[in-house]
Amino acid sequence: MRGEDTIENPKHLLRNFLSSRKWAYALSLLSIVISEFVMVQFPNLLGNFTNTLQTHHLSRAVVLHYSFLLLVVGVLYVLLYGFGQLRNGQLGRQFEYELRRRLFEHWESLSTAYFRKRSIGDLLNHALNDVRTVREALSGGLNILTNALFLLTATLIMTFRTVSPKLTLVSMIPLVFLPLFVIWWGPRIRNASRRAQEALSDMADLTEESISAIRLVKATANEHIEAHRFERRVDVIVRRQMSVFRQSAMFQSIIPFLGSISFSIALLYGGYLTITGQIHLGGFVAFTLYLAMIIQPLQQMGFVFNQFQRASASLARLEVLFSEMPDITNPENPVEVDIQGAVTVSLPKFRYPDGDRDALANVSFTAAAGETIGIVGRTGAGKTTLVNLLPRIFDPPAGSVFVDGHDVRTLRLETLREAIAYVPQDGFLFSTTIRENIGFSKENATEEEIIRAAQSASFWNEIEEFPEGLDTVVGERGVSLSGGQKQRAAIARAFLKDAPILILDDSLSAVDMNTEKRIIAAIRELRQGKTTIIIAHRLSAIRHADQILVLDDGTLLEQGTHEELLAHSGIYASMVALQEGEEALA
Ligand SMILES: Nc1ncnc2c1ncn2[C@@H]1O[C@H](COP(=O)(O)OP(=O)(O)OP(=O)(O)O)[C@@H](O)[C@H]1O
Repeated sequence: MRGEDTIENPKHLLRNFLSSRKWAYALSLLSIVISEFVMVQFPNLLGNFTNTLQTHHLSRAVVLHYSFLLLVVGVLYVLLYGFGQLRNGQLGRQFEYELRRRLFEHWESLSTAYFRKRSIGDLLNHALNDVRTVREALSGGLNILTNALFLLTATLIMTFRTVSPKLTLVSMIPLVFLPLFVIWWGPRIRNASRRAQEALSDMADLTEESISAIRLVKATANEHIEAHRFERRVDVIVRRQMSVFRQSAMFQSIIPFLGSISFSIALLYGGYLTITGQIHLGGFVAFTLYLAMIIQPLQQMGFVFNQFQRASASLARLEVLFSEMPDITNPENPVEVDIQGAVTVSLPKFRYPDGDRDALANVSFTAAAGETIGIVGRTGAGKTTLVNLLPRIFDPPAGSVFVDGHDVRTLRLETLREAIAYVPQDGFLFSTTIRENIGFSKENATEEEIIRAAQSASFWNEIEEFPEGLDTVVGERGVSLSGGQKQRAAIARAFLKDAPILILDDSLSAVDMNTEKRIIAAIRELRQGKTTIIIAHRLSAIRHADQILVLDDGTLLEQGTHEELLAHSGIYASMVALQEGEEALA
């Protein structure tokens, strides 16, 4: 499983990425450095030009010479800096893609219980905003930092060597305080940024929920309530983002402020040195140009430090996500079996990880391979819970659920799940074509197989009438299909898988009686020799089962065939009487 891979930590991932691309980075950073090296010749050239002007040796040839040199400086700068920036940008995008891919793989490895704890909006915000913040720091941030650091160092060296060491050192005194500001301010920006991202997650959550529930919201004319809830969350975001902007703006302005003090000192002291003849006028001109050149990198450095602080907050948030380990994993030494489909449950009790009471207690039954089991019971009786334990969607206690005599916890997860076709209660559809939705359960399924599955699910006639047929796009989560059509698409998907065990969790609730009859007939024919578990509220769907389990409040109250249970005159018999009465009335 991917969770065992130590690389699944965004900081490791970042380190590994940087080290695997070290030459690519070296090349792009080097081209930025060379571009700046070329650029710092600019003030020096102008300084020399001024000195030549002052000594009255200016000729046409000299003017042409300097103009040409300046042009070369400009062109080289653009080419080299452009290349470095482009490469860094590309590398940053590669990292962004890699980080998102890992995040997605990591989520896929986690169990259902995890997704009950985290909301979709929050997860999306991590995948979009946090990952983007890290990428921005990695590409743009790194460009600017390299640029600024080099420009600063090169300028200092140039002024130190070509103008005056004394003047350079004195002018730099205010910049010594820079690291102190970074240390003091950094955590504040990180904190504010984390809180702003949390508020964004919150809003993404509400947006996702409101859009998913748009039919309900509109049908109940509750738009104003939703709008009000949205406004309140946006207010929180704005407040928190304002705090980030405040902190960032103050932080960013401190650095140029220190630069301005340096500038004033330089002008004052440099002017004095020029007047007293200790440096040339050309040197002084070059020095002021150099200082003008470092004001921008200083401003940029403020921006980059800021960006790094935010990226660090986002990395920390991502780290929390990645640190979540899958709680349902493969056993160390899985039993290798070719699953036939016999199911045995001997469950003293089962409680959900976050549940405060047992969802199931004392449930035991055995189904030979090829049998059909019907499960009935009131809503909340534990029917879904029971069937969820088979494919280990939730983990049953050790020694309580067996397939072909093997504890499901000892089987390889992929082997177990490949042997089970499961139509969950909501029969989830992806926002793609009907063909892909049905074909999802079998890689490289042929058109004939898909059509046959749709026919068995009594869905083919309707698909044929759609203008696009199998290529009809079903909209997000199948919005453009009716409830019954969605259910039948999900059933067709399960038929196509043709697994040794089929579980239908109340999957016929939205189809009419006649369609139900046809689907049940298809199940009886297709599933001969294969185990089928049907949860149903309408008892006609399970009447034919080899064994019917009646659950109530998490316990198994009755068990037997339809005839046996009728003869027993218990809950099942009264449920049958009730439903038959309702049907007669209808
Ligand atoms: N993931 C979960 N975490 C905690 N409790 C849960 C979870 N899923 C279900 N429950 C609880 O377990 C009990 C049984 O729920 P279950 O969904 O199995 O009932 P059901 O018989 O399938 O009901 P229905 O016919 O309405 O689908 C309920 O009390 C429910 O609140």
